Amino acid sequence: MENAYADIIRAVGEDLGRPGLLDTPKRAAKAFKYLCKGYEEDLDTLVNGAVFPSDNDQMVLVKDIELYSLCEHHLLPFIGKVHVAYIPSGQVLGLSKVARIADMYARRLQIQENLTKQIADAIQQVTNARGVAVTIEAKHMCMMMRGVEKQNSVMKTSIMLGMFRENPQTRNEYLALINS
Ligand SMILES: Nc1nc2c(ncn2[C@@H]2O[C@H](COP(=O)(O)OP(=O)(O)OP(=O)(O)O)[C@@H](O)[C@H]2O)c(=O)[nH]1
Ligand SMILES: [Zn+2]
Repeated sequence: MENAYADIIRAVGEDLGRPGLLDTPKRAAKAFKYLCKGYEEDLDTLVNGAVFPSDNDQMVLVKDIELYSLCEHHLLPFIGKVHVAYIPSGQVLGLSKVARIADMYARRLQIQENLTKQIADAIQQVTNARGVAVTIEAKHMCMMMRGVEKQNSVMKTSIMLGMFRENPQTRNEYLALINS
Protein backbone atom coordinates (compact mmCIF):
# COMPACT_ATOMS: atom_id res chain seq x y z
CA MET A 1 0.00 0.00 0.00
CA GLU A 2 2.92 2.35 0.68
CA ASN A 3 4.19 1.80 -2.85
CA ALA A 4 0.73 2.44 -4.23
CA TYR A 5 0.53 5.75 -2.37
CA ALA A 6 4.01 6.69 -3.63
CA ASP A 7 2.75 6.06 -7.18
CA ILE A 8 -0.33 8.20 -6.58
CA ILE A 9 1.72 11.09 -5.19
CA ARG A 10 4.06 10.93 -8.20
CA ALA A 11 1.07 10.70 -10.54
CA VAL A 12 -0.34 14.03 -9.32
CA GLY A 13 2.98 15.60 -10.25
CA GLU A 14 4.49 15.92 -6.78
CA ASP A 15 8.11 15.44 -5.79
CA LEU A 16 8.25 12.47 -3.41
CA GLY A 17 11.69 13.55 -2.32
CA ARG A 18 10.63 16.83 -0.75
CA PRO A 19 10.78 16.82 3.05
CA GLY A 20 7.06 17.23 3.69
CA LEU A 21 6.25 14.13 1.64
CA LEU A 22 9.04 11.80 2.71
CA ASP A 23 6.93 9.81 5.17
CA THR A 24 3.59 10.43 3.50
CA PRO A 25 3.22 7.06 1.70
CA LYS A 26 3.81 5.30 5.01
CA ARG A 27 1.45 7.59 6.92
CA ALA A 28 -1.25 7.44 4.26
CA ALA A 29 -1.09 3.64 4.14
CA LYS A 30 -1.41 3.46 7.92
CA ALA A 31 -4.36 5.88 7.86
CA PHE A 32 -6.14 4.04 5.06
CA LYS A 33 -5.64 0.72 6.79
CA TYR A 34 -7.24 2.23 9.88
CA LEU A 35 -10.19 3.50 7.85
CA CYS A 36 -10.67 -0.05 6.56
CA LYS A 37 -10.06 -1.87 9.84
CA GLY A 38 -13.56 -3.35 9.74
CA TYR A 39 -12.25 -6.07 7.41
CA GLU A 40 -10.14 -7.44 10.27
CA GLU A 41 -13.05 -7.68 12.70
CA ASP A 42 -15.80 -10.22 13.04
CA LEU A 43 -19.14 -10.10 14.80
CA ASP A 44 -18.60 -12.79 17.43
CA THR A 45 -15.24 -11.48 18.61
CA LEU A 46 -16.54 -7.93 18.68
CA VAL A 47 -19.68 -8.73 20.69
CA ASN A 48 -17.55 -10.78 23.09
CA GLY A 49 -20.59 -12.45 24.65
CA ALA A 50 -22.06 -9.13 25.86
CA VAL A 51 -25.67 -10.23 25.44
CA PHE A 52 -27.54 -10.16 28.75
CA PRO A 53 -30.84 -11.76 29.83
CA SER A 54 -33.64 -9.21 30.30
CA ASP A 55 -37.41 -9.32 30.52
CA ASN A 56 -37.69 -5.79 29.10
CA ASP A 57 -39.69 -6.23 25.92
CA GLN A 58 -39.90 -2.53 24.95
CA MET A 59 -37.95 -0.58 22.37
CA VAL A 60 -34.26 0.08 22.97
CA LEU A 61 -32.91 2.97 20.91
CA VAL A 62 -29.31 4.14 20.55
CA LYS A 63 -29.40 7.42 18.70
CA ASP A 64 -26.90 9.73 17.01
CA ILE A 65 -23.96 7.32 16.86
CA GLU A 66 -21.41 9.15 14.74
CA LEU A 67 -20.41 7.41 11.55
CA TYR A 68 -17.38 7.65 9.27
CA SER A 69 -17.29 5.46 6.22
CA LEU A 70 -15.74 5.38 2.74
CA CYS A 71 -17.75 5.30 -0.44
CA GLU A 72 -16.75 2.30 -2.52
CA HIS A 73 -17.05 4.26 -5.77
CA HIS A 74 -14.64 7.12 -5.07
CA LEU A 75 -12.90 6.09 -1.83
CA LEU A 76 -14.03 9.39 -0.34
CA PRO A 77 -15.61 9.69 3.11
CA PHE A 78 -19.27 9.78 3.91
CA ILE A 79 -19.98 11.13 7.35
CA GLY A 80 -23.09 11.24 9.46
CA LYS A 81 -24.97 9.47 12.19
CA VAL A 82 -26.72 6.18 12.68
CA HIS A 83 -29.71 5.33 14.86
CA VAL A 84 -30.27 1.74 15.95
CA ALA A 85 -33.37 0.39 17.67
CA TYR A 86 -34.54 -3.08 18.56
CA ILE A 87 -37.32 -4.80 20.50
CA PRO A 88 -35.68 -7.31 22.84
CA SER A 89 -36.83 -10.85 23.04
CA GLY A 90 -35.40 -12.08 26.34
CA GLN A 91 -31.96 -10.52 25.96
CA VAL A 92 -30.31 -7.15 25.45
CA LEU A 93 -27.03 -6.22 23.81
CA GLY A 94 -24.19 -4.41 25.62
CA LEU A 95 -24.65 -0.72 24.80
CA SER A 96 -21.18 -0.10 23.39
CA LYS A 97 -21.56 -3.13 21.13
CA VAL A 98 -24.27 -1.36 19.14
CA ALA A 99 -21.76 1.34 18.19
CA ARG A 100 -18.99 -1.21 17.67
CA ILE A 101 -21.16 -3.14 15.23
CA ALA A 102 -21.95 0.06 13.30
CA ASP A 103 -18.23 0.88 13.18
CA MET A 104 -17.17 -2.56 12.04
CA TYR A 105 -19.27 -2.26 8.89
CA ALA A 106 -18.63 1.48 8.42
CA ARG A 107 -14.87 0.90 8.39
CA ARG A 108 -15.06 -0.90 5.07
CA LEU A 109 -15.66 0.26 1.50
CA GLN A 110 -19.40 0.84 1.39
CA ILE A 111 -22.49 2.28 -0.14
CA GLN A 112 -24.88 3.66 2.43
CA GLU A 113 -27.76 1.34 1.56
CA ASN A 114 -25.68 -1.80 2.10
CA LEU A 115 -24.12 -0.45 5.28
CA THR A 116 -27.59 0.18 6.72
CA LYS A 117 -28.70 -3.36 5.97
CA GLN A 118 -25.53 -4.98 7.27
CA ILE A 119 -25.88 -3.21 10.62
CA ALA A 120 -29.57 -4.20 10.89
CA ASP A 121 -28.86 -7.84 10.02
CA ALA A 122 -26.02 -8.02 12.53
CA ILE A 123 -28.13 -6.57 15.37
CA GLN A 124 -30.87 -9.05 14.51
CA GLN A 125 -28.39 -11.93 14.47
CA VAL A 126 -26.80 -11.20 17.83
CA THR A 127 -29.98 -10.24 19.74
CA ASN A 128 -32.61 -12.40 18.05
CA ALA A 129 -34.82 -9.34 18.57
CA ARG A 130 -38.52 -9.13 17.63
CA GLY A 131 -37.67 -6.18 15.44
CA VAL A 132 -34.73 -4.03 14.39
CA ALA A 133 -34.64 -0.57 12.84
CA VAL A 134 -31.54 1.20 11.54
CA THR A 135 -31.43 4.68 10.01
CA ILE A 136 -28.38 6.43 8.61
CA GLU A 137 -28.20 10.11 7.71
CA ALA A 138 -24.98 11.05 5.95
CA LYS A 139 -23.22 13.55 3.75
CA HIS A 140 -21.08 12.19 0.95
CA MET A 141 -17.81 13.96 0.18
CA CYS A 142 -17.91 12.56 -3.36
CA MET A 143 -21.01 14.70 -3.91
CA MET A 144 -19.64 17.75 -2.08
CA MET A 145 -15.94 18.08 -2.90
CA ARG A 146 -16.23 16.94 -6.52
CA GLY A 147 -18.77 15.78 -9.10
CA VAL A 148 -22.13 17.47 -8.71
CA GLU A 149 -20.82 19.61 -5.76
CA LYS A 150 -23.98 19.81 -3.68
CA GLN A 151 -23.20 20.93 -0.13
CA ASN A 152 -26.52 20.55 1.66
CA SER A 153 -28.06 17.28 0.55
CA VAL A 154 -28.27 14.51 3.12
CA MET A 155 -28.85 10.87 2.24
CA LYS A 156 -31.22 9.07 4.59
CA THR A 157 -31.56 5.28 4.48
CA SER A 158 -33.56 2.96 6.73
CA ILE A 159 -33.99 -0.73 7.23
CA MET A 160 -36.92 -2.04 9.26
CA LEU A 161 -37.10 -5.68 10.28
CA GLY A 162 -39.77 -7.66 12.16
CA MET A 163 -42.12 -5.52 14.27
CA PHE A 164 -40.79 -2.26 12.81
CA ARG A 165 -41.82 -3.42 9.37
CA GLU A 166 -45.09 -5.10 10.35
CA ASN A 167 -46.49 -2.78 13.01
CA PRO A 168 -47.11 0.88 12.03
CA GLN A 169 -47.34 1.94 15.69
CA THR A 170 -43.85 0.58 16.46
CA ARG A 171 -42.48 2.19 13.33
CA ASN A 172 -44.11 5.54 14.20
CA GLU A 173 -42.79 5.45 17.75
CA TYR A 174 -39.30 4.86 16.36
CA LEU A 175 -39.60 7.67 13.82
CA ALA A 176 -40.91 10.08 16.48
CA LEU A 177 -38.00 9.20 18.79
CA ILE A 178 -35.26 9.62 16.18
CA ASN A 179 -36.74 12.88 14.98
CA SER A 180 -37.25 14.34 18.45
N1 LIG B 1 -26.79 4.82 -3.99
C1 LIG B 1 -25.59 5.27 -3.60
N2 LIG B 1 -24.82 5.90 -4.50
C2 LIG B 1 -23.63 6.36 -4.07
C3 LIG B 1 -23.17 6.22 -2.77
N3 LIG B 1 -21.95 6.82 -2.68
C4 LIG B 1 -21.69 7.30 -3.91
N4 LIG B 1 -22.70 7.04 -4.76
C5 LIG B 1 -22.92 7.36 -6.18
O1 LIG B 1 -22.28 6.45 -7.04
C6 LIG B 1 -22.43 6.95 -8.36
C7 LIG B 1 -21.27 6.55 -9.25
O2 LIG B 1 -21.61 7.03 -10.51
P1 LIG B 1 -20.63 7.06 -11.79
O3 LIG B 1 -21.32 7.79 -12.89
O4 LIG B 1 -20.13 5.66 -12.04
O5 LIG B 1 -19.37 7.86 -11.24
P2 LIG B 1 -19.02 9.40 -11.43
O6 LIG B 1 -18.80 9.72 -12.86
O7 LIG B 1 -17.88 9.70 -10.51
O8 LIG B 1 -20.37 10.11 -10.94
P3 LIG B 1 -20.63 11.57 -10.37
O9 LIG B 1 -20.49 11.50 -8.86
O10 LIG B 1 -22.04 11.87 -10.78
O11 LIG B 1 -19.63 12.50 -10.96
C8 LIG B 1 -22.60 8.46 -8.18
O12 LIG B 1 -23.93 8.78 -8.56
C9 LIG B 1 -22.41 8.68 -6.66
O13 LIG B 1 -23.16 9.78 -6.16
C10 LIG B 1 -24.01 5.53 -1.84
O14 LIG B 1 -23.69 5.32 -0.67
N5 LIG B 1 -25.21 5.06 -2.31
ZN1 LIG C 1 -18.63 8.30 -3.95
